[in-house]
Formats: sequence, structure tokens, C-alpha cells
Amino acid sequence: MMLQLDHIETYLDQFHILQGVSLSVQAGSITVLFGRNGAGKTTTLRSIMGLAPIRHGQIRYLGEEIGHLPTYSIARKGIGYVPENQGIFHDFTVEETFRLAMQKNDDEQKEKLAWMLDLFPDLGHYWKKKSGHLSGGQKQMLAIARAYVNSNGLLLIDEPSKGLAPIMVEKLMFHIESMKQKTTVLLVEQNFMMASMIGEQYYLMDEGKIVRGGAMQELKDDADTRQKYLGIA
Ligand SMILES: Nc1ncnc2c1ncn2[C@@H]1O[C@H](COP(=O)(O)OP(=O)(O)OP(=O)(O)O)[C@@H](O)[C@H]1O
Repeated sequence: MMLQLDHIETYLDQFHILQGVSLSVQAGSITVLFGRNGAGKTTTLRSIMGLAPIRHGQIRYLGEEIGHLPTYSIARKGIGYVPENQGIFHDFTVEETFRLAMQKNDDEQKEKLAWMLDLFPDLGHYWKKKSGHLSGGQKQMLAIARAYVNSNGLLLIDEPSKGLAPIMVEKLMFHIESMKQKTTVLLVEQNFMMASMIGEQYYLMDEGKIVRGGAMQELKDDADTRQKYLGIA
């Protein structure tokens, strides 16, 4: 397993938010984390990144325990994180965003950037444009591409479809699916229709716990579970 969470417990202030979350992500796959608002999906990603430190449990990345490392060490191990708000600097152009992100700027990173520009041609078209002036979908692509050039294996992406028009969501999901050739993705997504088309594995969270997990097809076939935890038939 590329990433393995074993019974992690995370508190935010005095609140016990993650109550024994276990999940695993296989290399070269897309795993989707579903759950209604407030279920703990973002806190799970933040816990993996060390931004919401875990109090108990273990997080292993490529067999190595990373659960108590600081965020910069976790990022340096090659885990890329695309937060819900994208974390983009609006005054920077697309070019400047990559220049800042690609600290190594070695052949490997250059190759990764070339692949991203191939996958997201809009970024090349708007190379000199300020990030703040990009559309919502373009900003999302920029955030994903920036995380990708610095990661070496695993990308955590938090609700990339949020606020996007349906056609844009479709395009973005298609792009994320293409990324599977070269990376592994743990995706938090509320859009079941779209995410279930690209993800092979899923986990379903409710009230800080994983309540279901397995092959995506099982959730596709299980309208009762979807209704119960996601409110969709
Ligand atoms: N700083 C905080 N202090 C206390 N509780 C918090 C804090 N941040 C989030 N929470 C609570 O933790 C729970 C999990 O939040 P989280 O953002 O992980 O959920 P989520 O599944 O990502 O939700 P959404 O789909 O709405 O983004 C929620 O009940 C939320 O109110």
C-alpha cells in the first residue's frame, strides 16, 4: 500500500473530530473519500499532511511512519496537497506560480510541468495571466498542476468540483483520471456521479468515522447506503 491510515484520532481544539479512521490507498489508483458536510473528510487530508496533528494512530507512506512528522517533511516526502481553497496567490501569474513552486527545477520537474501543460492547455494559454484572473476551473487546474510538479507519488485533492459549472467538473474529472497514469490520488468529492466514474476504491465517512469502504462498484450498486449517508439515490 502506498498510504495506510490506522485508527487515527484527531482533535481540533477540544473536539474529537476523527475517531479511529483507517483507510488505505493503492499505488496507481484513485480512491475517493465521500461523506456529507462535516463528516471529517478535510480533517482526514489535513491529518495526513500534519496540518491537523493526529493524537493517536499511525500513518504510513511507502511503509514509513509519517504520522508525527511536521508538514514540511511530509511534503518533502512527495505528498502533494490541493486544499479546497486552492491556496493560490492571486497576484502571481501562472508562470510565477510554477517558478515559485518548482524549487528543484530539475529535469524531472520540467518533464512533469510539460505533461501538465499538455493535460491542461489553458495553463499554457494563460501563462502570463495573473492567477486571480483565471476562471474557477482554471484555478483548480493550476492548483492541481502545482501540487503535481512537486509530488512524487501521491496527491490529496479536496473537493475540486466545488463551485464549478457541470461541464467544467466533467473536464476536470477527466483530467484527474488521466493523471492516474503517473500518480496516485486520494480525492475528497461530494459529486458522486463524477467521482464514481473515475475512482476504483471508495471510503464513506460519517461523524468522524469510516462507515463503508471497498470497490466503487459496490457503492454504485448500493442505493440504500448512498441514500443513508449521502442523501442521494
Ligand atoms: N477548527 C475547528 N475547531 C473545531 N471543530 C472544527 C474545526 N474545523 C472543523 N471542525 C469540525 O470538524 C468536523 C469535520 O470537518 P471537516 O472540514 O473535516 O468536514 P468535511 O467532511 O470536509 O466537510 P465539508 O464537506 O463540509 O468540507 C465538522 O463538524 C467541523 O465543524
